[in-house]
Amino acid sequence: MLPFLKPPAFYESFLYLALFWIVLATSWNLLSGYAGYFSFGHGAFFGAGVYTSATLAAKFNWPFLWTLPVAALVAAVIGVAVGSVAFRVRGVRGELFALLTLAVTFVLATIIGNSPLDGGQGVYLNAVPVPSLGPSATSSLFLMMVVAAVVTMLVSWAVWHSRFGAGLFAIHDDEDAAEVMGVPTFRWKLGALALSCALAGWAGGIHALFVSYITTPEIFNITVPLTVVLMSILGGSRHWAGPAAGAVAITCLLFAFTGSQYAVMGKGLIGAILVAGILFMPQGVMGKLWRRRAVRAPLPASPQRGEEEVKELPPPLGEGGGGGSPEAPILLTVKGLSKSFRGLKALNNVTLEVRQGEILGLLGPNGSGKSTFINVVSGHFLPDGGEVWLDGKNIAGLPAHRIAQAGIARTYQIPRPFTQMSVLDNVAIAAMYAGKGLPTMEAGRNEARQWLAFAHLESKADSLPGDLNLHQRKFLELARALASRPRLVLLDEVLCGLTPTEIQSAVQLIKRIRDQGTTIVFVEHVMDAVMALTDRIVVFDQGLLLAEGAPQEVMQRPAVVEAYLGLAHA
Ligand SMILES: Nc1ncnc2c1ncn2[C@@H]1O[C@H](COP(=O)(O)OP(=O)(O)OP(=O)(O)O)[C@@H](O)[C@H]1O
Repeated sequence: MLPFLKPPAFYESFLYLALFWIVLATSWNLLSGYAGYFSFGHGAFFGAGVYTSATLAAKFNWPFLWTLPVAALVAAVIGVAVGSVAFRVRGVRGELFALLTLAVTFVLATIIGNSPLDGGQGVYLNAVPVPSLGPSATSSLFLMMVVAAVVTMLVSWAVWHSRFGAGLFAIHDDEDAAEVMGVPTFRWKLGALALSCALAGWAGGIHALFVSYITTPEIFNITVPLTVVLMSILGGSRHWAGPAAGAVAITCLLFAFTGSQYAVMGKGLIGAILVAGILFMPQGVMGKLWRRRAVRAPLPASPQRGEEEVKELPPPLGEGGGGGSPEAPILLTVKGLSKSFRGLKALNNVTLEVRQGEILGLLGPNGSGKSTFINVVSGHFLPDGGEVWLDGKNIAGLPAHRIAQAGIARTYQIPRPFTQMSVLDNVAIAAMYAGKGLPTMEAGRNEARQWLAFAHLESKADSLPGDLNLHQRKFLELARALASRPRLVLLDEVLCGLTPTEIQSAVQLIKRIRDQGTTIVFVEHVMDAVMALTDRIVVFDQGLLLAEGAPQEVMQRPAVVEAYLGLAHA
């Protein structure tokens, strides 16, 4: 309303700048804060918007407002083009991604600077009429940026609260585990990048008219990415409003000091405030406030249930039946599966079947290929050869999230929770993305509560995984694996590191999982548990399937004894 109350052009310009930085910092945060892909390329996407609007308005005489959606589109297309290459390469994460995006800024600046778009002369927009949205030109520019900032904040809020946002946070904490939980990581990162670029491009378009003369060194410089990074970190990059808070704080600080006679001292003071903020509040202002509120007011509706109630939970998972009987139908068929690491055959032409409802023990000495089997079947590693049939479909080589959606869940030998998400949300991710998948956060959390109760972790729903002991973290892995109601669960040494009492309770839990109708492949070294739980075992040695059959009988075969204890004992 400011422009209509008085003609305060000064405040309009100042607030314009605050809003401008809110859009840039908040849009940057959609990919870099939420999904943890630090980009130094925001200047490129913003710059693409600046030059698109400037060219269309100044050289092709388009009405200015029409240029803005095109500016957003061009920036998004450039972002998607960069992302579809960068996100395909596993190694391009962290600092490599930051450097790659920075390089894009310089490449784009060079191309534009040497093309007719700029030609090294810059582009003047003095002759472009400012759309008359308010009583003056500055007020119209201010109002355009108000709209962009409101939309950007709404997008940030909506993503933060959505299933999509939860998927991005999971990618941030552990991308490989997120993919295995069913999150389509490639598409999600690309979606976040496209949104982020479109919003930056939109702001760039408006800014072209605001500055009215643009040059490539001014637009494509390191200031934009550095400033948005600082703003987001100071405000809190894991909160939807964090970057906006940082943008307002830094714009006010810059304004308060640069105009006065203490300008140099002021800049030093801003630097000191930033250093102190980052040192003492690494999660940012909003991150700190939000966490404190979350601790004071736990997530809603986590009723305490007793043992009796837990026993009724939850509804059946899989087809059940069979219970490991030889007549039970085959659920999974593995044919000639192979995987090598630099010449070392970790899996060598393995062929086996898993029957519906059984607990199949997967045994073998250290390094025999058990974890590799789980990693290949769950899609964590691509196989070198062979087939994995589930429901008449060969799933070998499919992306891990497609395998999770097909009904195969797994745990990790060393638990890999999403460290900055609550225990409840850790489980909700699997409920929302793996198996059939639930459409909303609320449905995911409701389902997750059942599985936390099943694993006796309900009272820990609001904690962070770092607050759990090893035993509880292993049970969290189980709850996550079950929350998607999988048809087959691959358990990788869930008992490793537990005390005898904890092993007892884990064994009971695994029995209850099977009673729910889920088929289990159980990798374990704890022999008592293997004998107590498994219907059948297979033994691996040096990547080869050595033996297969009833547990007692197989463990007495000389070849198996030799593999475990050496020739002298066979
Ligand atoms: N990512 C990897 N890169 C290189 N080599 C690997 C990788 N993963 C496994 N290996 C190698 O493959 C072989 C099989 O390893 P794997 O972890 O599957 O064995 P395991 O039977 O699960 O052993 P353990 O019981 O100790 O967990 C080992 O020689 C291991 O060093």
